[in-house]
Amino acid sequence: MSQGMQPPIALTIAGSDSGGGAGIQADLKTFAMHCVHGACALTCVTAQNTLGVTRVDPLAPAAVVAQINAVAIDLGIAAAKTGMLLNRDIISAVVDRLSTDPLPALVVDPVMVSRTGAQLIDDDAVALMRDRLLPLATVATPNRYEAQLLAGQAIESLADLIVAAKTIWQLGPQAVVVKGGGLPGDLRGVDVWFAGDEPVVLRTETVDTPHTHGTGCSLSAAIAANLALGQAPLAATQAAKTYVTQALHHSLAIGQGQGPIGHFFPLLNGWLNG
Ligand SMILES: Nc1ncnc2c1ncn2[C@@H]1O[C@H](COP(=O)(O)OP(=O)(O)OP(=O)(O)O)[C@@H](O)[C@H]1O
Ligand SMILES: Cc1ncc(COP(=O)(O)O)c(N)n1
Repeated sequence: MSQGMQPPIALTIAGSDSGGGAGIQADLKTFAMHCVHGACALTCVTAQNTLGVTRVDPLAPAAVVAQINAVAIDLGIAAAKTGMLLNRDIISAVVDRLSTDPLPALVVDPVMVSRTGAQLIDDDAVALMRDRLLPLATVATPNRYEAQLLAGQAIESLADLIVAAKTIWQLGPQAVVVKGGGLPGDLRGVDVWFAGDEPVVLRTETVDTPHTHGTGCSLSAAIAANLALGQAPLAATQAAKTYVTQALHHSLAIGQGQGPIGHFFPLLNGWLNG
């Protein structure tokens, strides 16, 4: 971006991860690395580190909506993403807000189960997420476990990813990417895109690292950033996948558990190091 040009603005509606690896923290880093100005509407505060989540405190639904409104009326949002929405009341308030006055592009990361197995949503909120939020999505990005819940099937193979993507697309999003990070072996780097036409297999190399915390949040944030920059949804998703693969190659071996992916890679050989 040349000097004087203003960046597009992307909004994340998500939870805080005190460890800085996922949630709002991953989203804002991802936006910044795309030269997109990041705004945020916080939904909840998790006490979390590389070992897992120990406590979650929700914000009042009205506080979440007030943050969205504050950004929307002043800054102008080019694209948004939703992450951890936690409970029925917050999902319902966000859906009402986004249905009344839609944003130009919306990535729905239906955060329900993290790859560490932590449940990140109340049981009775899953149906609301499926029935009311997913249909608003330009792109929806369930992981293996979320896709199993949404599609009502087991996912063990590439063929299963394709069937699940088609089933979830029937729920109403314009496009769906089922992420294969939770699958074993070489399928870890394989996602399936479906937008009603031919399914597209998105394949990058599998990065062999235990430090994968934040991949899902960062993928959906990078898709939102690329949409804000004007890319079409499939191109935005392909570029986002490349971003996450690079960040996995530079992941951080910090903490005692699953460290976060590294967002600094675009800077490593740039001006910071001369
Ligand atoms: N080891 C890996 N090598 C290459 N790509 C990977 C690997 N793990 C995950 N990915 C990619 O990262 C993105 C996020 O997928 P993943 O299934 O990990 O989401 P998630 O479960 O929501 O993330 P998280 O682990 O943060 O909860 C996808 O594009 C997936 O293909
Ligand atoms: C606050 C928060 N939001 C989302 C996730 C899941 O993130 P991911 O799927 O990237 O591990 C998380 N662990 N914490």
